[in-house]
Amino acid sequence: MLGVASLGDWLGLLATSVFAATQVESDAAKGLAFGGVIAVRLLPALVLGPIAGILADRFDRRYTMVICDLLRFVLFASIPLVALLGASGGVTVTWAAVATFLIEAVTLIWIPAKEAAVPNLIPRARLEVSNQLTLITTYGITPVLAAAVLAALDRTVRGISSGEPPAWVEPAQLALYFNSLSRLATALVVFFGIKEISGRGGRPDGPGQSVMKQFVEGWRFIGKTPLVRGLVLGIFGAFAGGGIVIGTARFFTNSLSAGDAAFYLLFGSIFVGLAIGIGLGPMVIRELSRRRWFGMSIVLASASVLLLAAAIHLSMAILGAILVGAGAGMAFLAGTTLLGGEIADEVRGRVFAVVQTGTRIVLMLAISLSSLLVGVGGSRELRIADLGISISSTRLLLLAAGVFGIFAGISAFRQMDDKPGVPVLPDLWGSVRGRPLSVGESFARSGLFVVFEGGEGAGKSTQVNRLAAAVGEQGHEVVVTREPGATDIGVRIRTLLLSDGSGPSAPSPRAEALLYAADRAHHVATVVRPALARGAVVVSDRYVDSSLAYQGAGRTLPVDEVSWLSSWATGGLKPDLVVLLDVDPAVGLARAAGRGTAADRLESESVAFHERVRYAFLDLAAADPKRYLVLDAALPADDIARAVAARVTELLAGHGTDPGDRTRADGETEPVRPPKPPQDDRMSMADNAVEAGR
Ligand SMILES: Nc1ncnc2c1ncn2[C@@H]1O[C@H](COP(=O)(O)OP(=O)(O)OP(=O)(O)O)[C@@H](O)[C@H]1O
Ligand SMILES: Cc1cn([C@H]2C[C@H](O)[C@@H](COP(=O)(O)O)O2)c(=O)[nH]c1=O
Repeated sequence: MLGVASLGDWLGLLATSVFAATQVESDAAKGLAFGGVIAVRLLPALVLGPIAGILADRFDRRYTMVICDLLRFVLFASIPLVALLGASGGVTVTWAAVATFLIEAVTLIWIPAKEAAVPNLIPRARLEVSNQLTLITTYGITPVLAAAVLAALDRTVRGISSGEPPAWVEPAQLALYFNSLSRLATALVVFFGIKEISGRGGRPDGPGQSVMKQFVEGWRFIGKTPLVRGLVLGIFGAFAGGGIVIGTARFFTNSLSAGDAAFYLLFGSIFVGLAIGIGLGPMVIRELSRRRWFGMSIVLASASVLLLAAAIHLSMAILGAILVGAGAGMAFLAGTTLLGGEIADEVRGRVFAVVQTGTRIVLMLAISLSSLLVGVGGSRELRIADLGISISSTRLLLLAAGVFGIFAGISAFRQMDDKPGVPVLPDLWGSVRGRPLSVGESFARSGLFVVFEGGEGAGKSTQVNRLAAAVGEQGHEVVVTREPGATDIGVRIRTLLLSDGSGPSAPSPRAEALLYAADRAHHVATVVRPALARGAVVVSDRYVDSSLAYQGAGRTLPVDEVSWLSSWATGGLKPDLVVLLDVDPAVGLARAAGRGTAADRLESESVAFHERVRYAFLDLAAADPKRYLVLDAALPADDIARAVAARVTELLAGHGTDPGDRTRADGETEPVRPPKPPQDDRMSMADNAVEAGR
């Protein structure tokens, strides 16, 4: 229904402007009448914007919408009726302007009421799809359809009446009647069919509060809430950039030595981009945080304005215009969805009102000022040799708009980011592939986390115990642990993983990866994190790298997926030091066999499997040399122990881990010193993904 009404509105805007222009004779008067109607349509935003939001938050939104639509029904119908009743051209144009002003004023009240009501009617998960449909219908399909319908009406009517049609069947008048009736229909549907719009639970800011207080509170809310501030800033920035592109488009096509057709092509390209952004954007970015998407889209749109500014050929300019549209469309979709989904019902109307008023004003100012500026400065341009590039004021203005937009996008991103610390591009890439990165769990960590990694029989258990003894002698609490099997649940998982023989009883590679991840999740949550939070030195026999090497390289599962799984399991906890004992598989397996116990399921894998595991460990270490200590496992155990102890002692000193602060292993507490500032251990999934990839 709203789609039909939107078609009616576009028809109305075009028809009113055309209608006003046809009522006067001279070209200048026609231009003035046409432009005047559009200007009048935008002006009320200045006056009524602030009040509209308060009405939307103060009164029953259904009644507000119905009354507004009934008023619009009457006003639209009145425009052609005045002419039919025999009023002069001047009176008719004046009434068209007055009625348009009133229609716009009423629309300004209707929109925040409707926008604020929609999120209450649609489940949050469906809000984006609903906004997608609304935006595509309102800005994509209906303006084009409106122009086409108007043209078709004109042809048909002139065809039927073979010449000048009677006044009452003038296409512009028919379109106005259609617009009028579409508003009546909307009023009836909202009144009788969508009673839920009234059903808001509680209105704390309702009539009990003064209008002025509501007004002030609305602005205070916008100013003080980073999400809303970021959204408003970003949307205004995007509209300013868009306005400058529109305002300079004609001069810009001149600077490309392209004609009027190129101007329309560029204009159309922006709309094609809008449709692509709104229609396909969510499909491409999938699980990306909508807050991040919003900021990134503004940056994309603005960077594309820079591309436009630098365009030396029409094809480049068209690409730039499509990208500007795509970025703006995605920002608009993300912005409206965030506004609808994340802002409380009682202030939503005011926020929507500020956005709609602000965007109109920003757009109007940007279009008029930019066209004025390029008009004044257009004559000054610098041509660069034979390249066909002219550095005109148009390009400089586009450049400024692009740079300004990028700043607005980055600033909006910073204010709204819900994944601080998670690197942007890997997050975007991960989301596109369906695996967004998540924010690491934060906890106060004052201990040290040391992990031993390596192939079978490398001597890890031997060295874990040697290190534990050395660190314990220095008076630190040491927690010796391992994967898999450090907890009760872990012991059961270990049995499932290692004891069950081959064939159908053995876990499949993915099940194996999940079982190791499950063991790790429980281990980290119940053993490692609490120990680190206490300030203990945690020494673990194997951790995440074993999964990357064995399940990733060994079983040839995608390493980044295994990495993502482990990062999810650990909440992003990374070791401070990984000691890699590098061993030739033949040597290591022989040592393990020398222990006299039967080979477990993984030890029984082929030498080629263990070779892949070995080189995966070495690759991981090479990618992050600062965090790894790689030692030749063929060295005597004492030499290895000395090298490890030296590195850990160094780390403990640099880490500020002082035995005096620790709770002792026997449970007695040493005298308490002022606590150290907690170390923020937040880490994104990306860190591990990067680790894995290196
Ligand atoms: N540096 C070394 N040189 C020679 N032998 C060693 C060395 N370190 C350990 N060993 C011996 O190798 C065997 C395997 O050692 P250990 O159990 O410590 O290895 P691991 O890496 O923990 O093995 P797994 O991966 O199977 O758990 C043991 O018999 C141990 O005494
Ligand atoms: C943590 C982890 C381990 N594995 C493998 C590596 C070994 O073959 C066994 C563990 O035995 P160990 O005697 O305790 O070293 O499990 C793995 O494949 N993936 C992992 O994440």
